[in-house]
Parts: sequence; structure tokens; C-alpha cells
Amino acid sequence: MLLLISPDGVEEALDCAKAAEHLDIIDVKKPDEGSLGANFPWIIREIRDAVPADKPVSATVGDVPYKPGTVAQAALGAVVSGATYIKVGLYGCTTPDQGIEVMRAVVRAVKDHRPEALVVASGYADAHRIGCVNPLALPDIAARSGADAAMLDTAIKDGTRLFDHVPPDVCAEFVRLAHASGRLAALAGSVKQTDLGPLTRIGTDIVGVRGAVCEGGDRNAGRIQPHLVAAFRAEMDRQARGHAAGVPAVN
Ligand SMILES: O=C[C@H](O)COP(=O)(O)O
Repeated sequence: MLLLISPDGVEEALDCAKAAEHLDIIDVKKPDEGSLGANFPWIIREIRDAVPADKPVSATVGDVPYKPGTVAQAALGAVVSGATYIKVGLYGCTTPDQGIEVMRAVVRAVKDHRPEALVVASGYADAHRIGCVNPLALPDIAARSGADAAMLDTAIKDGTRLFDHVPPDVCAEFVRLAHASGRLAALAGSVKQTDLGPLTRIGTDIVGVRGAVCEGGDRNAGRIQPHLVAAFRAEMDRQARGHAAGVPAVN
């Protein structure tokens, strides 16, 4: 399982760089613009220049509306700025067909510019609270649009977590569906260390985290702490060893 950490700017990205050996993907976002809030192109570029070259930089394109042209142009902005994972939060899409239409436009915009970039179609575990597309529709949206990964995050950061909205057995189905069509499965949403056992067992490819590696577990007021990134990775590794040995690690 890969560890994706979401700094909110250059300063936090440099703190991520201090813990670079413990993480896999640096995900640029702007939390004050939403769960998958988009940051400025120059911030993506600065972060790309500031962190180790072997660490992929991801960028969120936003909690986007059902406007394929607008979103495709924003996605191109992210990839031109140096991101190689492009995450789109399908906030304004109420049907799978709308999600597919937006993601097809994004895939074309991104891959025309940089074929090896990975496109991530993200939905929301708490979709029922915001009226957007059902979480289990995301793997099919990813597959039918040519995106590389299906993801879930939570839209409303109110302390509820991924498993409060989509329990582990449903997340397992999400992962199974993504894998059945050759996509990666990424999961996030106030994930804590205690969630890593189930996330490991169901075969999650990427876990996305912010709050759990911020001071005080606070994704807004707290800052990312390199020692918390290291501790989170240590628990991921412990769970992975337990899973490989057929002896699930106890929390
Ligand atoms: O992409 C991952 C998100 O930034 C997760 O943030 P969170 O752990 O604070 O919910």
C-alpha cells in the first residue's frame, strides 16, 4: 500500500520532504477550498521543485462541478504545473454518466500532455450527505473513462471517517471492483492508524492521509509533523508484515 500525504502548501511540503523515506506521494491541495480543494498552479510547481525528484507529486483539481470543459482545463493546469497524479473530486456529478463525461475529458486533457500521468477519479464516502454519485459507482466511472484509479474521500470533514460512511466490507467491494477492471483503489477520509488493518486486508493500493499526520490530529489548525508521518508508516509496515504472514496485527 502506498502512502499519500496532503500538505497545504510549500512549507508543509518541506516537512513532508523531511519524512520522504516514509511516504510515497506528495499530494498538493488547498483544504480551505474543500475536501479536494485545488491549490494554485505556482504552488504545485514550487512543491514539485522543492521535494525529492523521485517522489511523485499529486494535485487535486478540486471538488468539481459537472462541467467537463472547465474541469479538463483545470486538470491540464495541474499536469502542466508538474503533478503526475491528477485527482478529481466528482462533487457536482449526480449520476455515473456525468462522472464518466467529466473524467473522459480530464483523461484526454491530461494524457495528451503527459501520457504517463495517472488520473484519479474520486468520489465521496459521504455522498449521501452532499447528493453526489454513489461511492460504489467510482470503479466503473474510472474504468469507462480511462482513468487509472478510483478513490474515495470524505466530503465533509466533521470528524466522521471513511468507515463511518462506507464500512470495511463495502470498501472491500470497492477495491474488488477497481481491481477487476485493472484500476488502482485509493481510500481516504480521516483515516487513522487503527484503520490500517482493514485497509491492508482488503488490498487498498493507496491510502490518503492528512489529519492523522498533523499535530493534534487536526487537519486545519495542526501542521504536518514528520515524526507522525514516520509513525503512520511504521504502523502500515507492521500491518503489511502481519498480513503477509497470515497473522493480522492487533491494534
Ligand atoms: O487525500 C487525502 C486527504 O487529504 C485526506 O485528509 P484527511 O486524512 O484529513 O481526511
